[in-house]
Amino acid sequence: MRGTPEPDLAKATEAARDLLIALGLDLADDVLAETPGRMAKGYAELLTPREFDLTTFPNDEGYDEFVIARRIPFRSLCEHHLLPFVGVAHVGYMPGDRILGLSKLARVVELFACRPQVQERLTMQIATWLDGRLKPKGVGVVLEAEHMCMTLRGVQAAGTNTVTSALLGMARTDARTRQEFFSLVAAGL
Ligand SMILES: Nc1nc2c(ncn2[C@@H]2O[C@H](COP(=O)(O)OP(=O)(O)OP(=O)(O)O)[C@@H](O)[C@H]2O)c(=O)[nH]1
Ligand SMILES: [Zn+2]
Repeated sequence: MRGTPEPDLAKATEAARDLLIALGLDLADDVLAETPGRMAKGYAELLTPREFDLTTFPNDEGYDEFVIARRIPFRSLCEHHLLPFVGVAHVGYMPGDRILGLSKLARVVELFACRPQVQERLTMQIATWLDGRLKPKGVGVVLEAEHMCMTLRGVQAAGTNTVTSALLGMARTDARTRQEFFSLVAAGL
């Protein structure tokens, strides 16, 4: 499962070199000689999710409470500045006919995080993907992240943490289920 086309590292290296020179850096200095190539590889890595198989199992026991993976670490790039935003995701669902391999909850976060993003869209894409693939009874996603474009530059509001959530199915429509999801997430904080 691949979200992005293959990057052209040679072209990206050349462009990184031009960018650094335009920013006033002296690329004749030996310490920066390899930097454009590392920048190209670094951004390519941040924009390329690892491939994975979507492994599901029949829900033979009829498990119908929440399964939640808390504190999944993630990093993405804000689409405005291409600076990182970094945090944790709490991703849960209430199974229907099938349950998902647990690691896939972290894989799907990475799938959508490895592209230019806003936190709101990233949150919704994770929830919508799980809803579409698993047809569960409910889905809940909470993301907490620090945006470097907000904490290291610009307004420089150091330590600010942004929280977003997306709820689908029963987690959205049933007040008690919604409350239970947030309680289970908060219990891990
Ligand atoms: N809603 C949303 N906004 C984001 C996200 N990441 C970054 N931003 C914001 O995108 C906005 C871009 O605003 P601009 O005014 O075009 O950019 P700017 O001049 O660099 O703004 P400042 O950051 O205020 O200096 C900023 O307010 C960022 O904080 C995100 O995930 N969601
Ligand atoms: Zn930004």
